Amino acid sequence: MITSDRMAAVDENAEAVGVPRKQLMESSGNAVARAVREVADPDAEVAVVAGRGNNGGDAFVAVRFLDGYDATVHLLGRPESISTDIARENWDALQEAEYDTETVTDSRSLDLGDPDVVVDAMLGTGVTGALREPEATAAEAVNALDASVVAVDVPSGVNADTGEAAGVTVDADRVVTFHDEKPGLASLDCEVTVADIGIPPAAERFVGPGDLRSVRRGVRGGDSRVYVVGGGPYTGAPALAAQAALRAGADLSFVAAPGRVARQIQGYAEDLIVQDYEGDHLTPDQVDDLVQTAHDYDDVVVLGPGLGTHDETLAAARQFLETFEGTAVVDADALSVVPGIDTDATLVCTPNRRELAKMGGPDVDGPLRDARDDIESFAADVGHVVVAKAAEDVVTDGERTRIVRAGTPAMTVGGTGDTLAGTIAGLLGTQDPYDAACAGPYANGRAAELLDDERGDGLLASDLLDALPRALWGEDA
Ligand SMILES: NC(=O)C1=CN([C@@H]2O[C@H](COP(=O)(O)OP(=O)(O)OC[C@H]3O[C@@H](n4cnc5c(N)ncnc54)[C@H](O)[C@@H]3O)[C@@H](O)[C@H]2O)C(O)CC1
Ligand SMILES: [K+]
Repeated sequence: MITSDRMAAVDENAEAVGVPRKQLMESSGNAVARAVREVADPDAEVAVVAGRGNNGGDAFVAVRFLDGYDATVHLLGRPESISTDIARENWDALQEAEYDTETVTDSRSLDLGDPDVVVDAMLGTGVTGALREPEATAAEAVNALDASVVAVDVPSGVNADTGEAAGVTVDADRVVTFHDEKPGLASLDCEVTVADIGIPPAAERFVGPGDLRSVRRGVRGGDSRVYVVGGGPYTGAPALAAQAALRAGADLSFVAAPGRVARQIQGYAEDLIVQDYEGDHLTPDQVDDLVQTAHDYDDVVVLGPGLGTHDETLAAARQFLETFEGTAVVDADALSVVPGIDTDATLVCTPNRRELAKMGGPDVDGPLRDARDDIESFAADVGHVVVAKAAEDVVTDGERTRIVRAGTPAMTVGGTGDTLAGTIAGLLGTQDPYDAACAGPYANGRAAELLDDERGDGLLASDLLDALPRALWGEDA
């Protein structure tokens, strides 16, 4: 099963691995034509009722694969209002090659004749709300005919995710849907076939630009806060994580750090709010206050950067995770306390190979992707999202697993793990944990790629901060 959002992401990722959408549309159209051939012999009269989006585009392609049939395309709306380039190119091809087409700008002028087959290509996954005109009248006209109705992707008017409809819908006998089943089709009383349209498995296996779609659309509430609990022996790490969170969309980024280093951390960046506590490292005495603050403000926590490995600090990290009930990214030294803890928190853990092994996960020598099943089982065991970091990252929630291959060799420089933890935390303001865990390393890696020409092997983690917004929201994301 695949939702419309996921389908759109996979479609964009397919383009990134070399299979452009127009090619997918060619396959979709071909599959629709095949379904028509199964319900009617050549010579049959076929009425194609097409909308102005890619659903219509699929049907324009189908017509080219229906040699011998008496097919007429009824375009609902003006050709100028066809909303995508690929649908328009396929419409233009029908004109150039002199197929039978007509445009319907007023529903009263719709005349479908008495066809044997109707191809319903008015609306697919792009539908919002009840069918408007001329689509609503056209749906009623189709339903009144005594014809076999083949719907493209989904019967027009039906929400492919929910099966719900806000008004009239096309009564289809058959649906040809693409790539995978859609949740909303299961409850319909019609035959559903799933057509392979040539989307490479890599479009799903690797995180790609399509996985940033929901980040770009993420509705920001204006009050997303990240709370970095870090610092002590190190000061740069919490500052990098907290700044990356801002670059990834957080509204406010706080650092809770020992008094001895708090001013220094503040000195790195005026954008951060630094709260100090007594001492030179985190101890269990501080934990209740820190958890209270995180709960009061519904903060996304980053636990770990620069904390060090003092016994008291690790005890404090454990206590933090056992009392905290929100969402946290756990990185660096704090990772070692995760296995075996009893926590109500939702965690995204970001170990490198060494930390993964130390956590009791697989000890991997070669590419992490070769161990993806083991890493997935490990995530299922600990019950948290795991981002295992290497040249290629493995991201898993214990059920789903994706690979991130964005990035450059220069990213082995210190601090990129801190920017990653902060990036994920920033994204958690609008994204689910698994989605943020996939998008974070992809964006961090893309940021490095965007800087590769200027920085090469001289890349710094702090350089990534600058490029992160471009990697997340820019045109070359
Ligand atoms: N990988 C894929 O997902 C592929 C999908 N293909 C096909 O593309 C459609 C989805 O295309 P899209 O352009 O996004 O949307 P639609 O064609 O469904 O509709 C957009 C169109 O409709 C207008 N509109 C929206 N709501 C209404 C309404 N209630 N009444 C009237 N008009 C409405 C909107 O303004 C737009 O103009 C998918 O279903 C597949 O068929 C592929 O070609 C292959 C890959
Ligand atoms: K349709």
